[in-house]
Amino acid sequence: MKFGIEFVPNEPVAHLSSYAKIAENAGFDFVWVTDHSNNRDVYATLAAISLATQRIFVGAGVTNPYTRNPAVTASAIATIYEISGGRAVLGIGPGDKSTFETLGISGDKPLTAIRECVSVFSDLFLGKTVSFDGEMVSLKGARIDFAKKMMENLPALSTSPVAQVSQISSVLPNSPSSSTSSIPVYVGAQGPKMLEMAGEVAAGVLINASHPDDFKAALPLIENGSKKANRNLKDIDIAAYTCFSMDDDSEAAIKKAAPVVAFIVVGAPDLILVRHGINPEIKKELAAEISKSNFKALGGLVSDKMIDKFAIAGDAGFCEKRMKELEKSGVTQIVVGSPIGADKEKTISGIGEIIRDF
Ligand SMILES: C[C@H](OP(=O)(O)OC[C@@H](O)[C@@H](O)[C@@H](O)Cn1c2nc(=O)[nH]c(=O)c-2cc2ccc(O)cc21)C(=O)N[C@@H](CCC(=O)N[C@@H](CCC(=O)O)C(=O)O)C(=O)O
Repeated sequence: MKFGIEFVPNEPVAHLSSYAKIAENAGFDFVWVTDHSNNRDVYATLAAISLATQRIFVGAGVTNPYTRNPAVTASAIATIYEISGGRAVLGIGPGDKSTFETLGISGDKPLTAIRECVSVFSDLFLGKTVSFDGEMVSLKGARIDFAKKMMENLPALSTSPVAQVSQISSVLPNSPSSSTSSIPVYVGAQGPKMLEMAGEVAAGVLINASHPDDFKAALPLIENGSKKANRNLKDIDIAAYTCFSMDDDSEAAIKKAAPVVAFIVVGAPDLILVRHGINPEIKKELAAEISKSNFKALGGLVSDKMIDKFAIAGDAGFCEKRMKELEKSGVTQIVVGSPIGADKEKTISGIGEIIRDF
């Protein structure tokens, strides 16, 4: 089992760098930084975290195919690859519709957009000249000039004491992009078609879910996709991108998780709510309170059932039990997502105790 941790850059980057160092020392394998235009820039944050750490992988978790041209995204993550000494990974997903509205971006044809982006990344990472005339992506001889030489000379360029270029293959042994000349691409997905496509094209899938039932439903879809590309499910890192809230006082952990669960419920496809026996109608009420920034009211609208289905929230014993259930359901990476805990530094070290027992 691998362990990741998610940081939302809505607090100073210096704080996130220090949390990342604590997570690295606690035994986490990945740091994922979210990408929303209303927060601090994902790549600047990853650069700072790269310089503050030596071993942990650093990744965009997740960017999208609309706010940056794929060649711009490739240049950004290849730069993080260089700064981190070969520890960069790239997560890409359809993006957040509500944030896109503020940018005047429609976010159309997400499956096509992501498939086309992923199809050009590997050649761009190798420094090749790429032309692509797709429905959602158009490149006419794009090239990341520094990529080829950088990949070849990484040990000399690396900022971390030991360039772990081959490190990615130690955690993703079978993924097509675990070679030293590329950067593993993960897809952030929840919907059935996105999950299937991720199985076909990605080194890993980051699934915004915390309950074993969601992975029991997701794995066959991912496997279908992997078969289309003559791959095997074990070639794919199945990451549970959880809403995680741990506290000695379980009630306090649940209270802290409620607003995050409200956002997840509002963004979740109806089929996922129905799977968990939750009436999709509740989305309207929650969305209304969110639009008024009435976050206090959210707690009252978020039921225990929603907390149970969309979060891992409780004391260390409960959290460890739920993480073991996720492992049994076929998850290969558990990402500890927001809110994490009231005292992040103490909670990250506390989760390290659980990781040690896995
Ligand atoms: C688009 C959507 O896909 P989805 O997988 O449910 O996407 C929901 C979220 O995963 C998506 O909003 C992510 O970007 C959210 N997200 C983040 N979103 C962000 O904006 N920033 C983040 O940092 C972020 C992190 C993150 C981490 C993990 C994760 O799983 C998701 C995360 C969907 O509706 N999919 C359906 C339908 C797809 C569809 O639109 N099909 C059409 C169009 C086909 C075409 O595209 O060509 C058709 O079939 O005709 C499906 O998969 O079946």
